[in-house]
Amino acid sequence: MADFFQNGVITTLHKLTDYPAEQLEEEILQYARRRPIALILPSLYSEIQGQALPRIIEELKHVPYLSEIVVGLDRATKEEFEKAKEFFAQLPQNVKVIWQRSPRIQDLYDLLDKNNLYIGTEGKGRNVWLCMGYLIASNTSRVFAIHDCDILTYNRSLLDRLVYPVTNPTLNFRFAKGYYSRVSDRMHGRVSRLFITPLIRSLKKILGTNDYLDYIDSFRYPLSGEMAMIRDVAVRLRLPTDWGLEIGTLNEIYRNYAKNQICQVDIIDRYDHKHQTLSEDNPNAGLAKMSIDIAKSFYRMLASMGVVFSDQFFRTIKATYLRTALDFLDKYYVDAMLNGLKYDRHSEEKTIEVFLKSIIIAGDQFLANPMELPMIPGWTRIESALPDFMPTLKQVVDEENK
Ligand SMILES: O=C(O)[C@H](O)COP(=O)(O)O
Repeated sequence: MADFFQNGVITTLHKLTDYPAEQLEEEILQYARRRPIALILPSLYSEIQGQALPRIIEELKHVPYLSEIVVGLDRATKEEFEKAKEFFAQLPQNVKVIWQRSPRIQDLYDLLDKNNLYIGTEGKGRNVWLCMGYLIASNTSRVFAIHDCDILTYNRSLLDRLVYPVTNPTLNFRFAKGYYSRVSDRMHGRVSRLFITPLIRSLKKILGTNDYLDYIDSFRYPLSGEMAMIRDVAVRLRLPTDWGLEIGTLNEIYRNYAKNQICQVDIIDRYDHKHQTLSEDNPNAGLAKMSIDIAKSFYRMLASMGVVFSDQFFRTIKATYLRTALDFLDKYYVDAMLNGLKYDRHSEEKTIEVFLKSIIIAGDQFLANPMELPMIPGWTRIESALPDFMPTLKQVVDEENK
């Protein structure tokens, strides 16, 4: 069981008891009359045939308060899209599947491109963004929740806990981020544990007191793909297209909202999902690429706040990170021993070595192209540039789901 300690500058909502899902759902059902709730599921066709998604669907069938579910279907052929619609039709809620590779959706992307509105390439960022656009255009739901489709340990109380803080109208929260323990017979979450926290602590050592670093450091699992927000937050959000999606979203929330409007919620006792390879020899794949994109999103954010970066600065970060990460490794080791978990020091150190390289690669890429802006414009800008875009998107999705 969790403790009730409040760390950091945002509100932490812990999982202190096994409060029955039905009771929380009854409450949410009342609030959802005023704030209807939508769920966005960014999904790959391959996940439909996997282990996790069929179980997620079984659980979602029993969620009583969702007014709509929007599935963003990536990397699917026409035939797979048809099968996906059949698969999701078992849900009792109002479901729409957005076929990202649909020629009509591609035409919409081309239109944005012709108007110099950068929307990036295929991937989770663009997928989530388009699903939000559809929901904004539909104008039914007031709360948007998002969770991944590869959660092997899913149960519906994850969603209940995630939406509660932003659905209860007596609370002031605009954005809730999920967190959880990532432990099986060993500790997982290599990027969060061995990269993000040591890097943030290193930047704090070098830069001193910094409000943004305190904010990011407050999140107990900054890489979680589970979040819920009020519709207006989604309308203003500029989403990154790369692996920095989760951190980029936190950056946007930092820019736009007060700390007392932001919370993190313990959503599930144990979370497991598919694991990516480290990709130690290829910085363009796996956790190596993920860590580079995340480091760049930190650098960009700090640069926007006036921090000046140079080669020397990145070398300093590298040295400080290495020491800090190795200190963390010792802490994790003792924690693992005390709890009877497996702990492979060699592979942990190897992982840190890859992340060490990422700090410099990200620095080089940042210095070579500091203006690189892998951010998709917010929906307010799309609406102002192309007033017909959202109604057309809605029409295309509705027609393709008839
Ligand atoms: O959350 C993370 O840190 C990354 O997704 C890697 O997770 P894993 O180490 O559990 O694969």
